[in-house]
Amino acid sequence: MAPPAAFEAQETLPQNNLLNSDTASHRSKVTVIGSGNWGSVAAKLIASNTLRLSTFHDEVRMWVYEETLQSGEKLTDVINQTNENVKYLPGIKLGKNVVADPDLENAVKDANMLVFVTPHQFMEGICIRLLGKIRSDAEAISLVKGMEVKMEGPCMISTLISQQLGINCSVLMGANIANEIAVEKFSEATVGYRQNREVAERWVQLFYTPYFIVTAVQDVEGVELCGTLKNVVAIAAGFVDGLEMGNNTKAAIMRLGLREMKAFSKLLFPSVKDSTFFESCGVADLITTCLGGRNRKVAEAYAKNGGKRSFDELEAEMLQGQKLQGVSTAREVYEVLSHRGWLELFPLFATVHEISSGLLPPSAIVEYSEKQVRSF
Ligand SMILES: NC(=O)C1=CN([C@@H]2O[C@H](COP(=O)(O)OP(=O)(O)OC[C@H]3O[C@@H](n4cnc5c(N)ncnc54)[C@H](O)[C@@H]3O)[C@@H](O)[C@H]2O)C=CC1
Ligand SMILES: O=C(CO)COP(=O)(O)O
Repeated sequence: MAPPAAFEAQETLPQNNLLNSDTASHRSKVTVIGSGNWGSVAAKLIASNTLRLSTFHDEVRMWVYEETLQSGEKLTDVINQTNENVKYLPGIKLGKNVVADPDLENAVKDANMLVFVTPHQFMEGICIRLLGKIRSDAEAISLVKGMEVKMEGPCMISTLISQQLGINCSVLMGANIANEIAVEKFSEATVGYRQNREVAERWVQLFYTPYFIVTAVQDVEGVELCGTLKNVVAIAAGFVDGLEMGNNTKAAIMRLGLREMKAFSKLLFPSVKDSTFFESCGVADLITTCLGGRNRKVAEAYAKNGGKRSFDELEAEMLQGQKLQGVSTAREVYEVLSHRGWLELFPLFATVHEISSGLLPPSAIVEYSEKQVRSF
């Protein structure tokens, strides 16, 4: 299916062969580090392109955090036998050129294009394990929505990857509910790159399909903070749903949330561009996650239960191994706000953490919304 012309973003890049290499030895080798719901869909998108484009090796390695299924079989073996990630993306063929590999070191050893896509809480451990194991000419891209908070302050995942592994790292974020892209429903995404436009073009080429339109912007921090912070707003949207406050209230939460996302991003990184918030990674991802994401869904259940069942318990029961990012991100953001004396500047972010950690009841989101909406 060709993309509707109206959806073609200004900066959409052509799909010609940009690497100018036709010898197998110069073809880029791609490894996907992560195999959850989005990780598996990312592998499927990439695998369709590596087969089609001569600048890439056909094979896509996918590192799998190994686990034993209820049947007693290893997840990796089942993926390689059936070409399906039966636990995290059942019913979808990944492409015969996707090879699942439970050995992290082996999975990355030949790759010069590393795609990181695991829940953010595992990234630091993964980077430590990768130290000295990757190619020196490797380029990375992070699809991970989240951040780490260190003694020195917040550290975005792309920075963690760059600093720990000594490689350049771009990001890809967007309104990308994985299950919809898995069945090839149309969506858009944004690549954030640092300096080198050619590098961005190579990533766009790797991900772009007629149903997955990728645009590149030179704003790594802006793109990554959008993807990270919208998960906190989605938790608030879930509370609103659980308390049956209606669509107008949810829209008000989304508007106030977007304003805090922008203010927080610009305080941390003055270089962040206003225009980034209007890309897929910004307002579009905020909307889709507040309507249809996992953070929203579990937060709705939390509020319905009056905060009596913990997020951990609900996550395990409702997501069966998939992970929420919004609750831990709210905690990480709260740490930054407390440390910098910014709590009063970001009442929505602060309230989300106070509710999700049990300090306030879910109904506190009602008081928060009313107070905020009246004060503007
Ligand atoms: N699922 C979605 O619709 C989207 C997800 N994302 C982001 O992509 C990132 C990855 O999410 P998903 O692929 O959806 O994962 P997921 O939440 O579906 O799955 C969890 C993954 O974590 C792995 N895991 C469990 N324990 C681990 C450990 N100790 N070390 C390493 N891995 C471990 C599991 O094997 C599984 O692959 C997150 O930051 C998420 O916010 C971004 C866009 C869309
Ligand atoms: O990031 C996402 C959509 O772009 C997915 O959000 P959830 O993790 O809330 O499902």
